[in-house]
Amino acid sequence: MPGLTKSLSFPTDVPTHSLLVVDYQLLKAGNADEVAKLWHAATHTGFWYLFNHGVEWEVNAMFDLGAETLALPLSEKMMYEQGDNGDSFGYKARGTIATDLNGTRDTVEFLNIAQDDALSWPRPTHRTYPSTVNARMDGVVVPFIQKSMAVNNTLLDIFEQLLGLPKGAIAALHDGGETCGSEARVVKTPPNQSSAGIGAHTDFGTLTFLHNRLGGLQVLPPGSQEWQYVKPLPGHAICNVGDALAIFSGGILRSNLHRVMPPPGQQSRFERYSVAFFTRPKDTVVLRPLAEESTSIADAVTANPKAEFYSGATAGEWTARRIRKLRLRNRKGPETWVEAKGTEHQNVFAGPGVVTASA
Ligand SMILES: O=C(O)CCC(=O)C(=O)O
Ligand SMILES: [Fe+2]
Repeated sequence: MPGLTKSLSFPTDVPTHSLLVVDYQLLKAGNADEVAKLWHAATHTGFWYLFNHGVEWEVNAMFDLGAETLALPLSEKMMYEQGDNGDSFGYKARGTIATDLNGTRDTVEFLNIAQDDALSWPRPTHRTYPSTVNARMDGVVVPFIQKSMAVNNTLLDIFEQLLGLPKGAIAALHDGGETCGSEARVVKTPPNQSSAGIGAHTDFGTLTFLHNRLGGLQVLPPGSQEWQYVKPLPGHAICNVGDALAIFSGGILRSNLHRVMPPPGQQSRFERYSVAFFTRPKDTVVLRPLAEESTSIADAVTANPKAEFYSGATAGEWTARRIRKLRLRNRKGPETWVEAKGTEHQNVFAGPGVVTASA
């Protein structure tokens, strides 16, 4: 299937950022060197590769499910559109969100499936999905989500310990019979695009477990003025810290800016798909540093207090605001783009990639 091709090589002449490579099985076994590598990645770039994660079959099946679903007629997909109220779950049509300060339209479409809906299937918690999703809920979506949850929760347990938090402190923000924003996503970029698929952003939630086959994902490394591609490596997930975890940790863990551009070189002639799982806190959890529970977080906040640590927003409100303000139908002017910002807020006028998606 085009776009899902593995043979088209990633060009060697584009700026590329090399991420640390972390072995999930070694992490699970408590290997100290591997844990140190994860910590270094999460506190510096906020991005790393993760291999040996054991979700390969489910990831491939999600690529197939996404291709099949996003090939449905637009009229059918639009029955599941997420709308303009800040809801994340459902279908997002191409051209509905801004990618920059000027309001340039995005080029991607995607489908978000709520963790809550998968786990309560066949009873919907939030909403319903296209027939192609329903048909593979038991065989593909639920196993993908359950295994992705296990991977992210393993990483969160490690962060919890290294942040000096009491056992269960992070799990308590995510589990326990209440709704949450966690979701699976499949993104499709059409071939031969010249503008951003998804503009510069930080992820809204806790941790992202992403799977790429073609290039297109770019990061703005800390302190750099140059956007750099992240090269997809077979079998390797790309993981990153989101805003919620950056805030919980008082900025010790980094939620880094990234964006989706057309795939580099010859790869741009192909349709591009990506598959992601986003862990997000329970909707009612207030996003704030867990300073009373950890002296290292308290010290970090004292040394570097940031306004976005104290927005008072719950996780549900934080995500809804960011989505709502990106939707072009809600746009009033450049300020609406600024209002959509997350933890990169402080640099919103200074960051090279924030004011223009083609920077
Ligand atoms: O498609 C990708 O590689 C990344 C997508 C992304 O950053 C997102 O959906 O938040
Ligand atoms: Fe993202």
